[in-house]
Amino acid sequence: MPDLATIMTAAPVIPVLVIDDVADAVPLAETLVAAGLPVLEVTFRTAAALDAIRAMAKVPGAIVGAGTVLDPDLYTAAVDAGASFAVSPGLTDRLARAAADGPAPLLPGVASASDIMRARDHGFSRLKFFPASIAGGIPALSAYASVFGDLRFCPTGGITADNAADWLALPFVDCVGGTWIVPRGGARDLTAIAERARRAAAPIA
Ligand SMILES: O=C(O)C(=O)C[C@H](O)[C@H](O)COP(=O)(O)O
Repeated sequence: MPDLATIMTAAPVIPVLVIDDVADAVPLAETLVAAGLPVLEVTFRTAAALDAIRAMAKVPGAIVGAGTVLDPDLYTAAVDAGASFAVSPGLTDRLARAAADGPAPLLPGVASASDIMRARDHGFSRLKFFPASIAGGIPALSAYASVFGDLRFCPTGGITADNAADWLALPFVDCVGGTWIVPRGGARDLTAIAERARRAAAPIA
């Protein structure tokens, strides 16, 4: 299983996916991989999520993770379905222990200095900054990075095609996550998805 360093540097953007119909999963994954975004986060916000992870994990080139992993049960379900990594909006001691014992790396969410210190205590050095735009935006993350110089971040929440490059220009940011590549309800518009994905995958202008 790839480690978080590999996952977070495989592409500049991790599309955050909310999949309502499992039939959309494979065409979506194939489209995103072909457009240059191989790392995909399928959120546990719909009933289709587990089956979608199972199906997408078999798409050649795709590195499929589970998002909205709130507790050890969801972590285990994600791993059993074939997820290569897990993403959580925050961190609990139970979830940290489950990930430490499990095969798939966890990218936990942090929004404050204390969150970051707790995650560091648990041994995490790669963190999701969430919700990035309202937890203080670039000024807040820059302040945290000046104190926690050993950490790497994936800002998520409020990232868009218009501001992704600003975040990606930060030296402590490996990648960003967001739903803008595949807006909910738009999973079948593969032409538009491919276009947004290609732009997101391109090096910073
Ligand atoms: O489901 C999770 O685990 C989350 O943490 C939430 C997502 O990362 C954000 O919802 C992405 O937000 P937008 O790109 O602003 O739509």
